[in-house]
Amino acid sequence: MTFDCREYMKTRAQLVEQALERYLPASGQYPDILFESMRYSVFAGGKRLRPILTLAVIETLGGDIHDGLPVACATELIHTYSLIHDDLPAMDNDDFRRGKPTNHKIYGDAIAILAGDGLLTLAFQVLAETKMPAGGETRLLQIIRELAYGAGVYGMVGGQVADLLHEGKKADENMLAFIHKHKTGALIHAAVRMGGLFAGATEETLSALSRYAWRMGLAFQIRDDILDIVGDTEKLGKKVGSDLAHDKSTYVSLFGLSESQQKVNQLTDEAHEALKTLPYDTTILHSIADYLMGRES
Ligand SMILES: CC(C)=CCC/C(C)=C/COP(=O)(O)OP(=O)(O)O
Ligand SMILES: C=C(C)CCOP(=O)(O)OP(=O)(O)O
Repeated sequence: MTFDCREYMKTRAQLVEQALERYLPASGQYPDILFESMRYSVFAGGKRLRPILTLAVIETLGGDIHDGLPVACATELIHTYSLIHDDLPAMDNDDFRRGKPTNHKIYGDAIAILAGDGLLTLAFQVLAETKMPAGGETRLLQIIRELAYGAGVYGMVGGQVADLLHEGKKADENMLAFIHKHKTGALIHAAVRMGGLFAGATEETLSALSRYAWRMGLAFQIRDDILDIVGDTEKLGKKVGSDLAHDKSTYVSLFGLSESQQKVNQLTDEAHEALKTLPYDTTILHSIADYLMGRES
């Protein structure tokens, strides 16, 4: 029987959803607006790609996905914070995300900033409370470092700043690769490696997972640039044409649609190649790469 990637992603997203429900503070406590605003964006309906990747790696390496849920959800909390902040008037000034008005449109800029701060901090709290597999307790520190590195100034935050610095300016291919790898790739890279670390991967396995993840991260953002031109607002849950409106350099603006998709396909082939070096059945990770290459949302 062939592997049904859509079904796999759906069931894993449900697991993630239930776990996030446990980790997010309930509304109905003071200051309620903060918890309501955090929950509003987390439960607005993202794809849950990053936690699914973490769980897929854990499963591939023979680990327990239920125990790994805190590690998986930490990146989703950080990703959601980054979207809230990215949508603010001081950044992309977007008013539609995950099929709903953006956080600041409902709660105002100040609460949106603080809800993002709350999610970022909660991610590390959830991680610090992870019950690691017996004998693997010391790896938790490596997992925490991996997330801090991918989400912070050497990763996502640095990439976002480079992105902002190039609004209205033409970035060349190298700069664009820097922006995409940091802004988007670094958190995807962290999600994959955190799964590996949780499941006790060897250095060799971690380095193959890194090669896979970097390519997936870059391909994911290039596909995002393509969808910003040819995508459907309803399916995407966010307005298309945002890159053009902000005069952002993207792969599409540099190379056109068809060459950009070729680049996505080439990166996906390279991600598949990286998996071949692993001594595991990598069907799930292989299929997720295929699915993302042609995603519509
Ligand atoms: C520290 C911060 C705020 C990081 C934001 C990182 C990020 C990947 C934003 C979305 O990118 P995008 O603007 O290309 O995507 P979208 O089209 O979804 O807005
Ligand atoms: C990094 C980018 C391109 C922002 C959107 O990420 P996703 O496409 O993963 O957004 P959600 O499904 O989580 O909303």
